Amino acid sequence: MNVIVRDRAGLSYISPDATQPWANFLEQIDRVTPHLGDLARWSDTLKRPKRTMIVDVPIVRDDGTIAHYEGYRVQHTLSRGPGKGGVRFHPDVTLNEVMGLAGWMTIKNAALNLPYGGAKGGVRIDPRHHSIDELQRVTRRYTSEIGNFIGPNRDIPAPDVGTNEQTMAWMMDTYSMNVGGTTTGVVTGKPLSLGGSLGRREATGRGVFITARETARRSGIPIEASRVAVQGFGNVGGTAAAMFQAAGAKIVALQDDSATIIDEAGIDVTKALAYTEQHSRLAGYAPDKTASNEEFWQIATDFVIPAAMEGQIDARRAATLPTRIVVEGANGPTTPGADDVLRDRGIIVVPDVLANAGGVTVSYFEWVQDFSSFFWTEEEINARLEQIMIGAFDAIWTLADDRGVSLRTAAFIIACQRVLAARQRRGLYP
Ligand SMILES: NC(=O)C1=CN([C@@H]2O[C@H](COP(=O)(O)OP(=O)(O)OC[C@H]3O[C@@H](n4cnc5c(N)ncnc54)[C@H](O)[C@@H]3O)[C@@H](O)[C@H]2O)C=CC1
Ligand SMILES: O=C(O)CCC(=O)C(=O)O
Repeated sequence: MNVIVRDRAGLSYISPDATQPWANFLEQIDRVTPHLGDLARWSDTLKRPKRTMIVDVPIVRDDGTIAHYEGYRVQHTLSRGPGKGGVRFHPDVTLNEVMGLAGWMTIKNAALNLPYGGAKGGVRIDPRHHSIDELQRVTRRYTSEIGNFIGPNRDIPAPDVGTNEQTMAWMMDTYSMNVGGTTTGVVTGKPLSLGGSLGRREATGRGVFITARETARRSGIPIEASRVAVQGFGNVGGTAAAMFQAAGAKIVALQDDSATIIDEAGIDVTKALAYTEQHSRLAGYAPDKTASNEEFWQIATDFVIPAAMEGQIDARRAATLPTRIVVEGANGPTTPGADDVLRDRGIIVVPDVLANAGGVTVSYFEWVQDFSSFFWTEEEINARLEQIMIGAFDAIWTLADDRGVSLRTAAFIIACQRVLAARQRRGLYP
């Protein structure tokens, strides 16, 4: 049941679970505030999303019945540019979750110095239980409902869990029909035939691998022959696993929402990807290697890549997680309490707002290409992605070293300073 609650910032919102992503985001803001100097007086800005929309998304189902779904779009900040962030289709999506995810987009975009605020959207629906026609109707209705608030200069959605290039094509088409002209720059992550960018599909997983490689280099842990566990085998986890394997690592554990596979000899990621492409889930792949959910967190590794949902590494799992480096492909997979435990144990956490920023970085490239109607080669895209990610990585790593703080706190310091300096410069009127 949905209940109206009031959080620590005194903000009311509707959620069946008042404890999760938004609360964790607020805690992260509290942790960074003492590091912000004079800008700290503006930090409440980050605790109050600028715009929060809840929309009803009704459709006629294939059997003629009428169904309603709850949709959300949260624009957390718009101080540094238009909102930017994905749209999630998942049965557990809540306003609380979308608020947290939008907050993390503010931090991520600023940490990478992309000219955006932060936003996120979602529809509380299980896409696996709907036909392609029903999903098209949901997507089009949702887009129309939030239509006045998005646009190439206002807020630019993109794919996230449960959405893909096709969803973005429908969003672009619906928005374009409503404004009376093709507007490719309203969403990113589109198909190539509609102004999409080469490299966007793989960009998030590629960025995860780039930050893992940079961390490994500085920590003296070779990726070649390292042991890796990947949770989530979709867009992000699938690409990251393939890149680790191509670099000579051994993927010893894979988990999605249907199964956990553990193989000490190494899982063949190419075969597992081909299997999930056909069956849309891991269940049934290598039945003799399946394990329980909890065993995934108990296998000894060098790298753990959470690339599924929030809150997967809590303080309890952190206390025993047998690894050396956690690279957050997912948004918000590690709770603040778990961060402390991992730090005490000397385990490096490469935070989501850096590790998974490859996706929004190539989304930025897509948006720029759409504006100029001039498209870059894949080599150009990947070279620019490397350059931006390594630049952000270096700045965050150096600050963490200088101040003796975690990589997450360092990323938040850099990002919050940029956002709040922009907020201060713009001023408040009157
Ligand atoms: N797609 C993108 O470009 C970006 C995605 N992310 C984040 O990466 C994460 C994954 O996103 P995508 O790969 O795009 O989604 P996806 O929908 O392609 O894949 C999600 C995967 O997670 C698995 N999963 C879901 N719940 C699970 C659970 N409780 N335990 C284990 N596995 C579970 C699913 O079975 C699936 O394999 C999310 O946190 C998302 O916000 C972050 C930046 C960009
Ligand atoms: O590509 C984008 O605009 C946003 C991707 C996203 O939702 C994320 O980074 O979490």
